[in-house]
Amino acid sequence: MALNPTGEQASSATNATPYGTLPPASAPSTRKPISLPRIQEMHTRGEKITMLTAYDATFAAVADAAGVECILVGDSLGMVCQGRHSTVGVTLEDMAYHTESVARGLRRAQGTAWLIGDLPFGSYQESKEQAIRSASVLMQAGAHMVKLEGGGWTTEVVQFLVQRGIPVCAHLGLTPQTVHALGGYRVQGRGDAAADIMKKQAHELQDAGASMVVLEMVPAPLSAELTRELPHCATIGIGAGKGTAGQVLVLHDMLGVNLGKNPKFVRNFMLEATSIRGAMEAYVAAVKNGSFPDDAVHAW
Ligand SMILES: Nc1nc(=O)c2c([nH]1)NC[C@@H]1CN(c3ccc(C(=O)N[C@@H](CCC(=O)O)C(=O)O)cc3)CN21
Ligand SMILES: CC(C)C(=O)C(=O)O
Ligand SMILES: [Mg+2]
Repeated sequence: MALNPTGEQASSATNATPYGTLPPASAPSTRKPISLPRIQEMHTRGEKITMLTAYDATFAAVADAAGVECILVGDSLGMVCQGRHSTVGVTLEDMAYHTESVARGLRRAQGTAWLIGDLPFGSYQESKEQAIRSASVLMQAGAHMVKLEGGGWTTEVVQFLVQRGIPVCAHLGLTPQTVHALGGYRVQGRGDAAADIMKKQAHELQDAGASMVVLEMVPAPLSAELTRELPHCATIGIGAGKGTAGQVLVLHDMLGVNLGKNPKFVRNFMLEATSIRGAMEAYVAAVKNGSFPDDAVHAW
C-alpha cells in the first residue's frame, strides 16, 4: 500500500511518485497555519505549545502531520546530522540549507507548523547589522522566526530584529553555543544570584519584543516563575520542568536514536508507538496533557 510523506495510506493514486503517493496539490488544508497571535493565545490560555526539531523535508512533514505546532531547525544538527561534539562549528550556510529543506517539506505537505531557524554561533555576535543580515538569510530560506542564544547583550539585537519585522525566539539557561565558556552541558540558573540574573535578562528580552524564549536546563521552579512573569513571551522548556508554556525536544532524541548518551531530560517516545508519526503523536499528547516532562526525572 502506498504511503504519502505523512505516513498515511494514500487515498488515491493520482499523485504517485516512484517513492510513494503525494497528497493532491489541491487538497484543502483543514488546519490553519500556526501564527504568532495563535502562539500568544495558547500561552495566554495555558494550552501547551509543542515543538520538535527537524532538519529535513520528510521529517518536518511528518511532525507537522502529527500535530507538532512549531518546528525548530536547530543548530543541534551539527551534533545529530554532522557528528560534531558541539554546535559551535555550524555555519549560516548549513542552517540555510536545512531551513530551505524543511520549508520545502512543509510546503509540499501543506503543513501548518511555525518554522523557527536557529542563528548559528558567529552569525549574530558581531553587531546588530550582522544579526539582521544573518536573520534575513534564514527568513529568505523560509523561516518564520529566528532564534538566538543569550541574555543581556542580546537585548538590543532582539529589539533591532523585531523592529524590522523579524519575530524572535530568545534562548536562556544552557546555551550550547557557549559550552566552552560554561564549562559543560549543565544546569543553569541554580541559586538566587544566577536566578535573579536570568529573570532580569528574560524581562529585558520580553520588553525588547522577543515573543518566545527557550529555557534549557533551568530548575523547574525558576522556569515556572518565568512563565508566569512573562505574559507576552511564551516559554519553551527543554530540561526545565513542566511549568513552561511549551516543550521542545531534539527529534533524534525522542525517537531513541543517538550517537552517545542522551541528556537525562529526554524521553524515547518510540517505546510507546509503532511508527515515527505515532511517536510524535504520543509526544504531542504527553505535552498537551502534562505527562511530559515527568516531575521526578526532569527536576534539577
Ligand atoms: N541530540 C541532542 N540533544 C539535545 O538536547 C541537544 C543537542 N543534541 N545539541 C545541542 C544541545 C546540547 N544539549 C545538551 C547536551 C548534553 C547534555 C548532557 O549531557 N546533560 C547531562 C549532564 C548534566 C550535568 O552535567 O549536569 C544530563 O545527564 O542531562 C545536555 C544538553 C541540548 N541540545
Ligand atoms: C535544543 C534546541 C532548543 C536547540 O536550540 C537546537 O536544537 O539547536
Ligand atoms: Mg540550538
